[in-house]
Amino acid sequence: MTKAAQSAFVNLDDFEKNAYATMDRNALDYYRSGSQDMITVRENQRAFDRIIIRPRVLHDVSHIDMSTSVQSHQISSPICIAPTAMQRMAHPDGECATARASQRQNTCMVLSSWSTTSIEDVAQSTKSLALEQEAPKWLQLYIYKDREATRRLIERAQDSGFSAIALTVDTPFLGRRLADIRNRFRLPPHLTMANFSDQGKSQVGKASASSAADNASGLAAYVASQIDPTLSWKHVQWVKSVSRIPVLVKGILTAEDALLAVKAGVDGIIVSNHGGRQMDTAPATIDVLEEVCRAVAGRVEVYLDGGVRRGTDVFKALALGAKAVFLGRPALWALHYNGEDGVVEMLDIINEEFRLAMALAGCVKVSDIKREHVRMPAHACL
Ligand SMILES: Cc1cc2nc3c(=O)[nH]c(=O)nc-3n(C[C@H](O)[C@H](O)[C@H](O)COP(=O)(O)O)c2cc1C
Ligand SMILES: CC(C)CC(=O)C(=O)O
Repeated sequence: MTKAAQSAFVNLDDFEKNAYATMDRNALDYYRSGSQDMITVRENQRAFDRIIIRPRVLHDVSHIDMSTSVQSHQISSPICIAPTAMQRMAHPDGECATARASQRQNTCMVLSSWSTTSIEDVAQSTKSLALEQEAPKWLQLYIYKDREATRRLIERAQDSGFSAIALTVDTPFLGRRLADIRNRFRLPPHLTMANFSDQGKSQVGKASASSAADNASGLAAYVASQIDPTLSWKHVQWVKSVSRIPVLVKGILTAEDALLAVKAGVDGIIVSNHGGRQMDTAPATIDVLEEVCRAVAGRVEVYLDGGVRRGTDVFKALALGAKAVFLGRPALWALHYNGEDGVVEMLDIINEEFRLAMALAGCVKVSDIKREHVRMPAHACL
């Protein structure tokens, strides 16, 4: 039983506290960790706190419309779900529960290619929910050493109705996550990297005899064996050339790379530092969002993830140019708490916070949220 006796959770921290008290150590440490000293993990949230909202008053805010679109798909609010690997460690229903919750909330979910449920099963899981429209599902992709396997993933996503590919570009090697190294992280034996038949089980589950100095979490070894560190921008163009659906890049933190991404022809950019799990002391995403948006100048949609925990964080990200935000860990904590319903409850809370933030700032629709609604701190950096 992972659900706490009292279920009156009032903010996203409550889901996290519940997970800290109830989750198995191997999974909890994997989910919560950032790389090295976790400076960027902390900074992702703190940077939001330093930004001031400049509320406007005496607008009629009796009706608030939070709806928006991502890649031309209408969604009910700009709060979406980021890809996180191996969700069945959090709850037996794993990625299917997250997909169903996203469908119920009519928001976008990005499925990790390293999921513990296959692309096809996740697609199937939302079919029985009779709603007016299917909420968008995107597939997060790494470019694997095995290019044919990479191409097959794209085809499977397209065939299953996924509507975009989010290509992660910040993981040529896995960041050094100290807790996973200490724990010798292993995927529990009953789970597999479901998009790769039983290959994932054998490799991530494999006990490693090497020392902590080798970053010997089972995952780091698995990533090193699968991901191609020679990747460059020409490979982004290759993904574009084999995909019939939009291709976004996830993991951009500078204006320079944003310009290269636009030049490579991507359809969208996710400003992300991988939840502080890759380059420690990389900047908080909210601190570089404006730089990226200025460089992109409206040519493609820009999204943000990292440290979004409050409706006011969502408001700030939109004011600084994001079309939508994505939540990573909060969905895992909510999934662990109560599966599909837990994720719905978590999304309800942050959506209500966002609705209130809009109202108290004098905005009735998301396009009313403007740069003038926020004041950045003097030094928006670490
Ligand atoms: C446990 C965990 C697993 C993740 N797995 C993936 C993944 O498979 N692919 C990916 O591109 N990003 C992955 N991420 C990064 C998230 O997509 C996202 O960038 C990050 O979690 C956002 O920060 P937040 O957790 O503070 O919301 C993972 C993050 C976590 C916490
Ligand atoms: C399988 C992992 C590489 C997934 C991931 O991106 C992460 O743990 O941050």
